[in-house]
Amino acid sequence: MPARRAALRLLDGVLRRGLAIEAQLDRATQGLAPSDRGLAHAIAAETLRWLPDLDLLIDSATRNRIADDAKARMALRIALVQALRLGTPQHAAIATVLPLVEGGPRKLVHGVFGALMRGQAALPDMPGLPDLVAARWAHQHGDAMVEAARAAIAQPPPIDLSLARADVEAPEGITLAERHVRLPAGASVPALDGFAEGGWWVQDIAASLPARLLGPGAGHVLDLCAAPGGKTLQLAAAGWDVSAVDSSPARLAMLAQNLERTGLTARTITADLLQWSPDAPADAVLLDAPCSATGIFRRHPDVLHRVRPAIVAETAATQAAMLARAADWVRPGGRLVYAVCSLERAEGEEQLARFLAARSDYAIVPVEADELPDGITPAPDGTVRTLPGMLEDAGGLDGFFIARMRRLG
Ligand SMILES: C[S@@+](CC[C@H](N)C(=O)[O-])C[C@H]1O[C@@H](n2cnc3c(N)ncnc32)[C@H](O)[C@@H]1O
Repeated sequence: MPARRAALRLLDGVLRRGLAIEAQLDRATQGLAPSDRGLAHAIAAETLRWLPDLDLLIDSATRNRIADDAKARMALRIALVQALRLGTPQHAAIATVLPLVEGGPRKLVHGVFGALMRGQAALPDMPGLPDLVAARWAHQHGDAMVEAARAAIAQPPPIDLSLARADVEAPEGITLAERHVRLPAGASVPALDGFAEGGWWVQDIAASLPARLLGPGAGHVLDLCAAPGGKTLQLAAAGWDVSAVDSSPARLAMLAQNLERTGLTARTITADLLQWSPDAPADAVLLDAPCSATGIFRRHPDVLHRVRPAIVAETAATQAAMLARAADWVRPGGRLVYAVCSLERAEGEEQLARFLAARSDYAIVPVEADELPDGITPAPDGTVRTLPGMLEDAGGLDGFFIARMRRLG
């Protein structure tokens, strides 16, 4: 029961207040045992993955449509997702949500759930995307990408590991790039071979590309928006002298823990990039800018429901301001990599076009096909756009946009 109440709070936060699940998790699950906390998270995330289809089922069983934000609809969504996706027995699925609603709506929830179960209600093989998201992504990337995104939501994503060196002790899996291992979904990470030794860390293969594109260490790199540090670890392992900057002390604490576990070293700086400047230009800068995060919808399905065009415009404006500052921190001849885990062109291709139009001292250093894992090809202009549908047979990857540039001079 407490887990279902927490799941309801999480869903309410996403759908009514536009909050990310991660941002509310501590508060919404306060006082819960870790297992209940995990269950609340799993129920909320799976509900968000299947929300349009759950709502279609609910609407098919009611004469008068239940309002989108009614508790009765929320309770039904939670009961249905448990019964149809999470393997909860029907009686437990309904018994645990009924206390969430009172009076007449409780009867309604009971009746609708019972009718759907008696009618052998089922979800489709692949979830539908919210209409606005499907239209936006089809417009930007085509219908095939939307279908691939639907397929990607239906499967739990695999776990990718980045290895500090080719010869570290790592669990067995498939290798799609140098110093990479892919494991099936669901592995318990701290229990895996070599976790304590710190020779590897979890990082989606798409997220590993920006640091790979800077190559082996060649001086001082500013890793901007660095926490929790996946790219910092890669850069340090590749031999760069790394200064990792982030405004979040809590996330930098995670970065410090990651450095400690892996035995890698980097300077950490807590600072707001819109205020801070380095003492001297660096040989390279990696800006992994804050973004809408729509590229990581498989693990964070809340983005499907809370990221609206206004949010994309807001994050794009922040990225433009950061990019303009970061560009002044690269020495002439040095490299700048810009990356976002977003599927929105406003944060990727269009951001880059605006930057290049304003900065005649920068040019793209085209990424070559042999710098990328098989199955990912650079765009014609030499940037990288990873999309649902790529590496599909191997379990897919996150959506990223990456541009590598050189400061002329
Ligand atoms: C995409 S995440 C970075 C992921 C990280 N590069 C990695 O590989 O693990 C974006 C980061 O930007 C940081 N951030 C957001 N606004 C910032 C600002 N104004 N100045 C510095 N860091 C900021 C956030 O705290 C967050 O850690």
